[in-house]
Amino acid sequence: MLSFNVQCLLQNNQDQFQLSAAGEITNQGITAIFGPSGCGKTTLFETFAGLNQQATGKITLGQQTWLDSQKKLFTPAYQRGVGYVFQDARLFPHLTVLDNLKFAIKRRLKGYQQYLSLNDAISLLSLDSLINRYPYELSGGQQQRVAIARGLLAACQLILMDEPSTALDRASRREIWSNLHHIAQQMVIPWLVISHDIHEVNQLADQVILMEAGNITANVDIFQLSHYLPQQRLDLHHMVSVVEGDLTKHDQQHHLSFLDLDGFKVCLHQLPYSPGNRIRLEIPAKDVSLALQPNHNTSALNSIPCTISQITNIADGLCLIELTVNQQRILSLITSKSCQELQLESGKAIYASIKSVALLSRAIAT
Ligand SMILES: Nc1ncnc2c1ncn2[C@@H]1O[C@H](COP(=O)(O)OP(=O)(O)OP(=O)(O)O)[C@@H](O)[C@H]1O
Repeated sequence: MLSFNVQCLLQNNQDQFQLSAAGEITNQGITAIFGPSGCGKTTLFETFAGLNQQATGKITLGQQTWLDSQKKLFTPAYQRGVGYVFQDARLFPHLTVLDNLKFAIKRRLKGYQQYLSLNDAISLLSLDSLINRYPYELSGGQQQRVAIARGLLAACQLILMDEPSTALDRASRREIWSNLHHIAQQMVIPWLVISHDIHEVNQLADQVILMEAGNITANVDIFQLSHYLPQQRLDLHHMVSVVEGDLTKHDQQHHLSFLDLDGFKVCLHQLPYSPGNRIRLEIPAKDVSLALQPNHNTSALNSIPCTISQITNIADGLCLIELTVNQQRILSLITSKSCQELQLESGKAIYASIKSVALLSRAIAT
């Protein structure tokens, strides 16, 4: 567990910035830090990594104290066992990919079990064909994959990734998110990822810290995140429900996959995973329409019987409807006019209709 209560005042000629953040990060899964540009995410990371000498307060990791400014205690960066993946790859230009990776291994702290093996890092980040190249011979996305591997190889106590997938194309992002989920199950240490991309947060994180103007405003489970988004005044495209379940079967003839989402079933365009895999699925609220009867004569393949649990007016003319089906929640974004015409109210039984193509590129194996 990483526990922190830190403050830091950064000043330049024009203005100043105050970081004041406290919280706890468990050793389980991946925690995303999400917030607008300039809210202090990188400053917080630098404070955790021991790269911010101006920070005061306290940071502990398990039994170790990394910062206690009252006792004038500060553990230097090289003794913290942190794997830090920077926004820009920062590879050593004079070393090959393999030597960049070996450099991280050479600098490891002794006496820890948590390290990822070199072979696993190479295969999970698909670096086999690149290991003898120099950084200038790599694309931006390839450099970023090497930087992620190097950060993971260095880490034994804490992983910090600052926007790890911005340089990657859509297909590589999805593959890497899925692999990072698997690595996080092996490396049971606090793991933090900064992201501006709600899609990345939804696909990758188990826990989410929301930040604004140097402060932490919420620390929530990913499945509860949508509850907090209206208060955060975020873009309507961020209104998404995140659910998890099992891939049960494929229909090869129609190129469809079927998910059992712990309470309701959904079918979507064929996924590149085998039945039995655990799948995380994002369902965009704007793609969930509501009907009083089950859908028969429409192209939407999914018609899910639900109960309305909450209706929130989130903007002029728009309502966010929270639906429950068994223990799961689905969000639907509709107009206030539709809400009135269907006479929607809490407790009412309703059918949520979701087009399979609305779920394209929205599912990954975890
Ligand atoms: N060395 C510094 N001196 C003065 N101000 C600084 C310094 N470093 C950062 N800041 C200011 O501190 C604030 C927080 O910066 P920080 O890089 O932590 O934000 P961020 O949330 O990571 O932003 P982004 O998402 O754009 O990377 C910003 O207003 C920035 O201008």
